[in-house]
Amino acid sequence: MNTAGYTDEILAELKRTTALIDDEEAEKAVDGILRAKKIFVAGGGRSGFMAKAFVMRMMHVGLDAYVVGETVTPNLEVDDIFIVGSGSGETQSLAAMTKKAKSIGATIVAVTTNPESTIGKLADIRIEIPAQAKGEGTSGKSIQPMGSLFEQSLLVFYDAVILRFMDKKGLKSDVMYGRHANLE
Ligand SMILES: O=C([C@H](O)CO)[C@H](O)[C@H](O)COP(=O)(O)O
Repeated sequence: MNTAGYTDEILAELKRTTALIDDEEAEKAVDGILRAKKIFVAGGGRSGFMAKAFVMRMMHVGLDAYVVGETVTPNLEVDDIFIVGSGSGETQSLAAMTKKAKSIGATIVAVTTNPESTIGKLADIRIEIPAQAKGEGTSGKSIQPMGSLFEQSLLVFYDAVILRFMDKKGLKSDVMYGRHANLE
């Protein structure tokens, strides 16, 4: 297959996969963000890149949001929400963080291919993305390697959450540009 063919297949996989996300659970995540005092997003590797993109947009809509692990990230408290994106739901550092977030009493959202994973079971809100996770090998769910389909779906889901938040707050893109970095 040529690159254009692969691009089409990736887009088709993404459409098939994101169509299966449960909208009621997604709405719970949006409402959890609306209620939270601070928002923390965690993810390892490529899932972590998606966390950074999500937090950037949350900053643009005026939320007090942080990427877990950055030096400027403050402490998690009971009124906060902890969102963890993990395809496998078993990444050790993320499982340890999720346990800590649970002990603090923060609301936990897990975005994962496996709601029955260690991270999934600890969550209050479980967003299942039925993609191939990194350790699954050739599952038949994707032509792409490793967790690529999950990681792409994660970004699309995070962007959809931002749009839903903008709907609820009546926010427009031009207001968000007012908060865009001007030292770049
Ligand atoms: O970077 C990753 C890897 O390249 C898989 O495609 C993963 O996102 C990283 O290893 C974290 O794994 P998960 O917690 O299972 O998402």
